[in-house]
Amino acid sequence: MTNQNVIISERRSGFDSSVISLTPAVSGSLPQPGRVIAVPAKKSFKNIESGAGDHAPKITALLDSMRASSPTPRSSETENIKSWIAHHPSALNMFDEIINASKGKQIVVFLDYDGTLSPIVDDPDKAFMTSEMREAVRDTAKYFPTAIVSGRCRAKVLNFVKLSELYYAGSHGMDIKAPAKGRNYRKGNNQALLCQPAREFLPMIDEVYKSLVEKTKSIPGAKVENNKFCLSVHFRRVEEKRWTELAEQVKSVTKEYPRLRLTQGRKVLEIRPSIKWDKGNALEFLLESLGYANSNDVLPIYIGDDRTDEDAFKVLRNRGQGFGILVSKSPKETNASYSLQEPLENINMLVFLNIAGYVLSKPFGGVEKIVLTTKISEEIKPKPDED
Ligand SMILES: O=P(O)(O)OC[C@H]1O[C@H](O[C@H]2O[C@H](CO)[C@@H](O)[C@H](O)[C@H]2O)[C@H](O)[C@@H](O)[C@@H]1O
Repeated sequence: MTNQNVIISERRSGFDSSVISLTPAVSGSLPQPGRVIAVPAKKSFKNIESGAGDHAPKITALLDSMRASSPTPRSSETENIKSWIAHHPSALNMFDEIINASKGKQIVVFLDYDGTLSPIVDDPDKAFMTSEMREAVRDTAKYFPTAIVSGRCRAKVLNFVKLSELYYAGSHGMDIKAPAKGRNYRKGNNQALLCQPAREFLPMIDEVYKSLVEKTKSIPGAKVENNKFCLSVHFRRVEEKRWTELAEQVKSVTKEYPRLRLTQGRKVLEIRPSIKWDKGNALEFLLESLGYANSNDVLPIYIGDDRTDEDAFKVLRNRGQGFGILVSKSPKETNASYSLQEPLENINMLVFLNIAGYVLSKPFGGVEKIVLTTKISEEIKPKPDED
């Protein structure tokens, strides 16, 4: 069992160090000395990414990709996990570094929804977040601008999160409601900005949604979700022997629409406009709308679990700014700097950030050091790959 404390010492205040004990959510992860990263075959992490029309992937490629999202775990993965963690240490163990990097900067927090704020469940309509998580997010937004960036449609994710003080980017960033604080927007009124770069695709997406519902209705467990500017075809509850049929049905529809592209998430096929706009663009748009375009005074922290979050991690890496944090139990190719094992750990991460936010906001200021001490279970067991 993990025991985590946050020790906050305030030199300038002359106060004694205070120790705030937090109930541990789950065990942390031990950073190991550097080794060569060994991640599962590249294919497992590949986005299908080709257009849905002429350049559409073959059914076999689509199936390979669907199967790769639930590989059989091997015991030899222990070493891989350890070396992966050495390169992507638990964000909970890197708290000092994060706080040091934030000196003189505004932290802005970006959070994915499914698999990050809520656990992955069989029924997408029941992916509720816990009240503890909601509380942690609410507190985060008190100290730092906080945005949710999700593949779901904006209204649906707002309905799950239920916090009106946050900013929301739905449909993988293609539907953003943001504040108009940036230089380019200040002259206007105080209304929120709406960014919907794929607006012209709405009728097409509706048409494809209807066709997909029709074509997949005979496959038990298949579910088509309308996320406004994109669609999700879920196969988590479809028997594997019927995946070929499902992939064929999806292809039979999407091949008629060369302006759409097919990608894959966690046991889900996603259909979206093939415009150059993703969660990375959403992150940049939100930073700009908050008044931090090309600014060095900002420290974005993006926490996500899915392939689509990699676009945002990549933006942070290219900007050389902030931290991408991947929520994953197993090694994955990633552009994130740090990792968290599951949404439960994310609660602790947000709580730690909130304590830092609280202390930094005090008029006496001057936090000398925030030390996170984490006792970690000795053994890192291989865990089944995520799907
Ligand atoms: O960007 P996100 O907020 O992570 O959204 C990505 C997709 O998440 C949802 O699907 C995933 O979560 C479901 C509930 O746990 C799970 O049943 C499904 O297998 C996962 O793929 C959502 O339903 C999709 O529409 C989003 O695109």
